[in-house]
Amino acid sequence: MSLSVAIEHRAGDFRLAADFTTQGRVTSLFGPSGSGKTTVIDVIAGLTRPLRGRIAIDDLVLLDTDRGICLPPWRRRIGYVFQEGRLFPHLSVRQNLLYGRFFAPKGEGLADFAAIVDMLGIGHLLKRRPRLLSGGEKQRVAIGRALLANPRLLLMDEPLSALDEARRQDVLPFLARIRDEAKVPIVHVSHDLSEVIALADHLVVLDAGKVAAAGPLAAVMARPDVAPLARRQDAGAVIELFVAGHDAAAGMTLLEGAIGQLAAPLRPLPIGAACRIWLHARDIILAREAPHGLSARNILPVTITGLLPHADGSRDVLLDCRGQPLFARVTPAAVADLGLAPGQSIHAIIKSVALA
Ligand SMILES: Nc1ncnc2c1ncn2[C@@H]1O[C@H](COP(=O)(O)OP(=O)(O)OP(=O)(O)O)[C@@H](O)[C@H]1O
Repeated sequence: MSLSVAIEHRAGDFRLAADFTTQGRVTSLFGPSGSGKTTVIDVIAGLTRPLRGRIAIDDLVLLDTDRGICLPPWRRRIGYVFQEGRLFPHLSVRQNLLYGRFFAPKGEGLADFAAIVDMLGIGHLLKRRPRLLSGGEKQRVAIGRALLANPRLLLMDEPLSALDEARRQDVLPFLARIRDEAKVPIVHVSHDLSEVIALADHLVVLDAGKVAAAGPLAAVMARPDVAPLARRQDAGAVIELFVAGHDAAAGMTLLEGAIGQLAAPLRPLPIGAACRIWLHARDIILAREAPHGLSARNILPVTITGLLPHADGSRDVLLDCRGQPLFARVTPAAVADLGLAPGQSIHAIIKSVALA
């Protein structure tokens, strides 16, 4: 699936001019509060009509203001999961789910009720009313209802934001299952970078109503012009690795990727499994000489590519490790003591707890 969006809109003083294309299985719209994320997905869903623009899924044009095309929401076949479930309180979970199926197009084969219920782990809840569900269960039912309508695209607006941290961790694996098992592309809104990194393969970064960057997740996160936006929350780099082996005696799982080998705390993952690590700037220590008396593991030769001041007075050191960008946060005193400067070769020491 290819989704192309080029829209202009105005709401009060807010101006939106967003233009991006994505082929991602999960595309995250990420950006600070008020940057326009919800407005963009409301326009894609057909809930908000923009001043002008064009939206297409593959060859199907949903909106083209130049040609006077604007499909109503029910003809777009787009599922929408809101922040807080929005289930029908007077219907059971089963009835809420079947309500979704009511909107599935006739003659295309129905979405598999049992498979979706199983995928979301809600089989034991089917007879209950929504008021007897936890927040995380409500969100899973809302997602099931959206999937049962057989959508060509699933939109999710901060689906975990109404949940506490423990419930978020409960629901996140179900979202990952949908990504991996349901054949429905997802556009997902979040201002939580850890959620984005867990789910997305494509990223659209919005800032003040404009697209600051768009493309594959790791590539977008590595862009120096995007780093300051992410840095409002947390600086770091996305690293794609795979499980190369386990050293049970040392309590380690060995991960390998373009940057070399890293040793993480032992995890029961199959050899060859892909994994993605979000390496925080604060979890990297810089040293001019390769340190003695430390295990050689997790010490990477890197080159400094830039130094960026951070709002709290510290510096983010931009690093390159065999083409993989990394960030390390250091104090101004450390910059002076180590004589850090662009072009310098140096060692990055990764704390192994950072790889847990
Ligand atoms: N109907 C409206 N009238 C006036 N301003 C509006 C209207 N709808 C949205 N806005 C403004 O448009 C901007 C973008 O809102 P939007 O909800 O799209 O942002 P967001 O990135 O989803 O934010 P958040 O992360 O806080 O949900 C905000 O400044 C908001 O106040």
